[in-house]
Amino acid sequence: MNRNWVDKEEWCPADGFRLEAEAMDTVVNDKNTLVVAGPGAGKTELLAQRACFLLETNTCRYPKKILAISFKKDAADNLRERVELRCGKELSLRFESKTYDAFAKEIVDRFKNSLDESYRPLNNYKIAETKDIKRAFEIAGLNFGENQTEFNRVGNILSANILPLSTDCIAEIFICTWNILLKGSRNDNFESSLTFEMISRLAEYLIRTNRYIKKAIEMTYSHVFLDEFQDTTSIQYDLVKTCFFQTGTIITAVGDSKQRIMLWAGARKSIFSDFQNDFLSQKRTLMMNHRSAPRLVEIQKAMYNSLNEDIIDLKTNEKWNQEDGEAYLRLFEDYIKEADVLSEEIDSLISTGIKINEICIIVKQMVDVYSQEIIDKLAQHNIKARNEAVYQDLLKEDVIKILVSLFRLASKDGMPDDWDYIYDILCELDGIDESCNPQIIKDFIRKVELMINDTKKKLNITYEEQFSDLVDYTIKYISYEKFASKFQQYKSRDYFDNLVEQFKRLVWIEYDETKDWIKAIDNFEGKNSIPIMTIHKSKGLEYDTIFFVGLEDSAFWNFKNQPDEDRCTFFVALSRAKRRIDFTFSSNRPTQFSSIQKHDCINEFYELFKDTGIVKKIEY
Ligand SMILES: Nc1ncnc2c1ncn2[C@@H]1O[C@H](COP(=O)(O)OP(=O)(O)OP(=O)(O)O)[C@@H](O)[C@H]1O
Repeated sequence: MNRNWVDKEEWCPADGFRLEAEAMDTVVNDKNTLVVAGPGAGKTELLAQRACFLLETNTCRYPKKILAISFKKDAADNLRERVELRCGKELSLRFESKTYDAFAKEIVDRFKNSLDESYRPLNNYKIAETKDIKRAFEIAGLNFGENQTEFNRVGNILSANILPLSTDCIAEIFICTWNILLKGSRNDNFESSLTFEMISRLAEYLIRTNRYIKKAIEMTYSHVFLDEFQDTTSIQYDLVKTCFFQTGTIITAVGDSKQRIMLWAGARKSIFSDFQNDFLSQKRTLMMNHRSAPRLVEIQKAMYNSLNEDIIDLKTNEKWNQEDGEAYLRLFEDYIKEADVLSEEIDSLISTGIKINEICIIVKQMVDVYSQEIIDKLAQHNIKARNEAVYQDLLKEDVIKILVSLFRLASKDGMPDDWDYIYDILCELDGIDESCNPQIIKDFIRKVELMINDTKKKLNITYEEQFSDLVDYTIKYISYEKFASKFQQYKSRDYFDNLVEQFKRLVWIEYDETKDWIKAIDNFEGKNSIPIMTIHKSKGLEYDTIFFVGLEDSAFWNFKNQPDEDRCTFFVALSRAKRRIDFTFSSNRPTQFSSIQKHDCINEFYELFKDTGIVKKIEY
């Protein structure tokens, strides 16, 4: 590659970002590093800047690549987009950002023929759903009936061991179930179905037993990033360790033990020390909180003790004044009054210029129970709020992003970002690149323009069925097969069709209401509504103002059994706010447990508020 690489000594962070000393050292050094830092410290930004450094200075030597592994697709996409923004499209082609699941699946799909026959998945295996796992156990001779708790307990054992399985370490029934899932059972009309945990175990086994594949991975990736490292499970860590232990690949892991909220899903408690010992990594601690205003950071700091963390002298970003940051605890007799007050507060925030999607309503769980009344009251103020559960994952899907951009282009002229995106992605799907004959590229652009113009003409419609046909037309134009060959997850036609159906239904609802395609698409994307979500879904996100609804015992119903995890969960919610956070309590709220609410079990949060002297208590 002919390129002028930047001198290492001359490199400075992209886009004018200033990094604290420990962050800068992590960006430029070439040692295995564990970065431990609190919320808003800029862990994700640090990874993006490190990618720029490695690529721009050719420290990640061409043609080697950087592999970034995240838990969720949106986190992986965000990081990829940030790197592209910081160091441009060309260099970021050597930055691969994917989820653990995708990484493991790609290894298995590519190299499965090297597995011995007994562990070789069938070519057409599908991703197992809960019902498939239950059914496989049933065929093996274990029926759970309605006992979900027992199924969860037993199900967790299925992939707890590395392969090959033997009766010395695991009961026969699990080996039998593995085999049924792996190979299917023709007699029982059961298709081969693998869980991602099984796929990860297979990938690990493959690499452990085939040094050529291990070498190929090492040769491909000179650097690896591990995001949200505190939530890594043992299965994921085993895979990472087998791939990169005692290789030349350098790992940068970033995480925060105070945000460890996935223990229930198998996060490995000892992950930080295991990594430090196994990879002889150095540890770096960051002292900044770039996100939150100083007074909110004071409240976060007050929690360090109960989170078993040493109190550190956190610094805030210089954009804030020391007196910035507001926090309220609002106590209500009932949830109707709560909804009245919150809708008025939100209305007044918007009237002061805060953007609607800079406000977020967070609940511990069961979004509808805690927020329906507020949604109704907000509607009376002409403010939309919606449960993001349906939308959050849907909007991150590639097929949905493509449809959104196509329909926006068809609805309005001059949308350069959408055009760039559609052009790039359709080129990729069609195998067109700059090496193609210019006439082919010209014809291709013309074809895309015609399709968009055609869609534009057909947008004058009255019935849902017509819209459905139009969406089908665009999918047909691109062709399902191209989607399926580019995006692993769309190999399942049912999965793909289901996404498209959701797009049709949800966009049509918005169009039916607004009779304006641009508004309909914007609404579908959530640009004009307040997002409502659980704490778990809010991880990694940030908003100007957070309304945490229902700081009550029944929301934290398992606090007695898992106080540490629930404290971390509470801390995640607390640390999403940039400038303001409001907590509410309502003595009366019909939940699945009771309508009388208390805060005896979680009273330590109330004590914490009192001790800081920052949280203003208001009784209604
Ligand atoms: N060096 C910096 N200077 C100014 N702003 C920064 C810097 N690093 C990050 N930020 C900003 O601070 C906010 C938090 O950054 P980021 O999301 O990277 O933090 P994080 O440590 O990953 O947070 P969390 O663990 O809470 O999800 C973002 O708005 C980001 O743009």
